[in-house]
Amino acid sequence: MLTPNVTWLDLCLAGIGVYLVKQVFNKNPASYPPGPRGWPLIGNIQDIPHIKHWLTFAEWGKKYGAISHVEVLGQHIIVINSVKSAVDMLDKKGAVYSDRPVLPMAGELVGWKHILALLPYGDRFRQYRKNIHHIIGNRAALDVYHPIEEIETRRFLKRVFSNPEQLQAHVRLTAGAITLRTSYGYEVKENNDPFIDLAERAMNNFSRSSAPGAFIVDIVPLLANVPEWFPGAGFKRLAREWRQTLKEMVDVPYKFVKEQMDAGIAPMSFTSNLLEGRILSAEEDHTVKWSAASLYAGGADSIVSTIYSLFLAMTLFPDVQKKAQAELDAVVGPDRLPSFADRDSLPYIEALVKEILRWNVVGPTSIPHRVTEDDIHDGYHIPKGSLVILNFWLVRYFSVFDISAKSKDRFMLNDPQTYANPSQFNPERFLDNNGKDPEPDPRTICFGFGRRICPGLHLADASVWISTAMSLAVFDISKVVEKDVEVTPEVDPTSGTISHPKPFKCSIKPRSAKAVALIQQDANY
Ligand code: HEM
Repeated sequence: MLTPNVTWLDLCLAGIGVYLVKQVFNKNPASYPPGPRGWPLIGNIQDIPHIKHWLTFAEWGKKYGAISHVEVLGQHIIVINSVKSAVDMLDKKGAVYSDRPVLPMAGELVGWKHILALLPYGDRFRQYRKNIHHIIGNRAALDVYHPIEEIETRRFLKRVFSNPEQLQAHVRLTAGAITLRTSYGYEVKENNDPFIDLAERAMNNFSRSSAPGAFIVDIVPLLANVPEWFPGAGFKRLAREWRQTLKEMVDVPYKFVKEQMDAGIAPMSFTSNLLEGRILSAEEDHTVKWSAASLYAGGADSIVSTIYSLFLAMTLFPDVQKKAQAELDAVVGPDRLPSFADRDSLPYIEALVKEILRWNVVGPTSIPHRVTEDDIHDGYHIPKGSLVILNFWLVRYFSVFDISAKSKDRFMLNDPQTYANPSQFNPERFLDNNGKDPEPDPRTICFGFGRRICPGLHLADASVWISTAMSLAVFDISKVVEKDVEVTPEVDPTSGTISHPKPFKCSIKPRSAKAVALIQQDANY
């Protein structure tokens, strides 16, 4: 997932003026999936929401069914509200449904199209995915990175302990630290880390370069060819500057790993693993370098959103926190911190992690896929070039692992037919309760489907788990009291590709003197 503030839908809408003519002259007789009625020429431009898209898309789902269609200035947009349709289209017809939209300014001119999340579908895409899958593609492969996650999470505890008011900054630094250390074996500095700084600058530039309507070249892509000196071509100079920052974000840590390897002191990492004992062609060098950078670009902000929402949930739901702590006390005890070795013995913590991922939908409308061939799906015409948007927030549940069962027409992440009282925060829904089956695991959905499924899902899952277990082992999280009044944080997730809880206040205190001692232990221990 790429940018915190900008929705992919907005981005894509920004560059579609060129389709106006097509709208008038190229009527296709086949029927599109149902959707709100549009106007001549402009289509459904007025129906497209600018905030909390997922709510409007869910309404379309209820009204029009699993697949709905709108057309904006000639751009076809398909919204999927059903897991069955997501699997049937994105997974089973993956060869046709796995491309990404073209972003003239951010992708083409600045160069973000080399990052996996924007990379066009093809051989290079497959090579990146192969690299990532090889190193962090399953739980077992990730075992070797567990010590890194544990050490970085211990450092997080220390930071929160010494300065709890800066929780959000600590979450951000820790997510960056885990991603940079996994990708490059690089250990971040506590303050003003140059790699974090570079990556944040590049990511900010990405947000700016991909902001909807910010650059004329997104509306008229042909302008990409004008020279820099051309009147009105300031965007080209900006693109050159931002391209340089992106290049540094990708090159500097890569060079760091190579130098460490030459000196024989490189710690194990995604990059050192891929480079070890190999002489790379220029193409291989490109794919290793950019797949490593794709991990930071794709992962850091998603982890931030999830861990920050853990603290929000614990502030709001003290009973859940108490149950989690009771389990930790019983299984781990007060004399050590939990580790990954405890994972199988902590079912409530496992259920809590699932509930966090369900309750805080990190990428409510995911990253659009682009259709590369005309398709007929469920009798509907899906034209080549359509953007496919998955509404994770409310998806009709039709489990990938349960395809033949009669649960076909149930709902998911926020739907009462799949999750009892979906707005209620209740980890117990995932436990075996009095013979009642646990509710479906949200991890089978929230990371996406098909060939673009999140390749960092196991790393994400591990990071969220260890942060949850360690934080609750040592901290009590509660509402702050201001002027004798408890302040209840609002649950109002931001709109954007990555949705974050709005900044909130909470009180974070060590649970006991023993907890303080555990926090203060050497983080490398
Ligand atoms: C809770 C955390 C996370 C969630 C919920 C999440 C979810 C997603 C989703 C929904 C997608 C889009 C899938 C699609 O296009 O169909 C995605 C893509 C991606 N994610 Fe994650 N993600 C998380 C963490 C991570 C982490 C930790 C990493 C890397 C270490 C990562 C790397 C990526 C990359 C590189 C892509 C682009 C894949 C492609 O276009 O082929 N994500 N993620």
